Amino acid sequence: MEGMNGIDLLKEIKKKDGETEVIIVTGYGSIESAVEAIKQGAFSYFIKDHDPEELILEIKKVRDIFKLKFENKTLKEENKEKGYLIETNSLKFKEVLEVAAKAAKSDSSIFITGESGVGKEIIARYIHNLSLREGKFVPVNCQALSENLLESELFGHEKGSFTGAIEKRIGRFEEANGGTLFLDEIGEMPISIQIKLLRALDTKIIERIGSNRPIEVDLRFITATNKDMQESIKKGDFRQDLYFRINTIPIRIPPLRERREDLPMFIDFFLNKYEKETKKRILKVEDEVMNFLLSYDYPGNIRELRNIIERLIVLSDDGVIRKKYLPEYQKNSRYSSLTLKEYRELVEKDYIEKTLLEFDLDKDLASDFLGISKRQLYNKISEYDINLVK
Ligand SMILES: Nc1ncnc2c1ncn2[C@@H]1O[C@H](COP(=O)(O)OP(=O)(O)OP(=O)(O)O)[C@@H](O)[C@H]1O
Repeated sequence: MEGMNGIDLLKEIKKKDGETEVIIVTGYGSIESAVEAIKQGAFSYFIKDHDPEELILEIKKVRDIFKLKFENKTLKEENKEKGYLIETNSLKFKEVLEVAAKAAKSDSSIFITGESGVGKEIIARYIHNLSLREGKFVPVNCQALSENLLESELFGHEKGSFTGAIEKRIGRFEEANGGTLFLDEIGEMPISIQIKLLRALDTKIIERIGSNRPIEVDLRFITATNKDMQESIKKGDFRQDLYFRINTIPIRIPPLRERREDLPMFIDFFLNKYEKETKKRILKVEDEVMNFLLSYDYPGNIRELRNIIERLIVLSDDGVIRKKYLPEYQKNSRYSSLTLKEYRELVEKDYIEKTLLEFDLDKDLASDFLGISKRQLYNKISEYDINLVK
């Protein structure tokens, strides 16, 4: 080459576009120059008199990596469009994403733990999307249904199998065939269903209620809980054998207060989301509000952050997010150390303020809405020292 050597050219290319991969092809190889090329960011190094097949293999590798990178990027963008943010600056959460990505490629059962609102279902969906399983992602909340309903929800039933079974019903196991079944709040599952679930996990066969016909299912199981399972097992509320079966790959999602690095990104994300949804334009967030958002402990995790921002945007009317719209009990981030009475008062004060704001400080409408007399409302306003101005 004239004017520039290969290494310099490599540096120039990398400077212009860091994503371009470079394979150095050279007539004479020395270990030092190979090491230097790799140090400067070359993908690999090929010596001209080696078998050209090697070079083709290297090019294929680059192609595969690009494909993967592209898939990952589109997946992240798709998630964003759907309203999820799967990016992170936190080492702890990076680890979660790495384990999730590796686990996605297997069919092993995954057990997600973490406080309420940390995004357990969102990670479960992320794993399903990465798994490229062709079937659906089917979520079931084991707490929301009574024992009988949950059983028929999961396994389905034949017409007439019990009073109320007017029609045949396909259960969630069958619906998720070929895909992922996500059982949320698994710690709340009644023992009788735990036994059936264990059998289904072991045999990959289910039967609808009221039928003996075995139905084969091909499923990936993801389960989640915010309960202490060791405690439930000790108390006899959860079967240990089932616990071992579902816990092949455990993933613990850290609470938001353990990944504060991500707060600015999430705040930005939800501000954008609710600006779009409410068609409001936010021009300014008061410093005190931003300081609060960045320092609060979020016992309700991402769900709580989302709700706070939604509320702030709904209540703001001139493009400014003001401190007065922050709820009292959230201003006090140590509210978990309050007595029940103190907590009740804070929540009551907050609710009265919110209602007054929603009715433009009209006390007739607000007291009607709250179901108290206007006089009682005035008493509360003075008791709680509520000073709202239009
Ligand atoms: N990564 C995220 N991006 C955007 N929103 C999120 C994210 N994680 C959580 N949320 C918000 O928080 C809410 C709660 O998330 P999710 O239902 O996944 O939590 P969970 O851990 O399963 O909670 P629970 O234990 O109460 O069921 C979601 O509906 C969503 O609005």
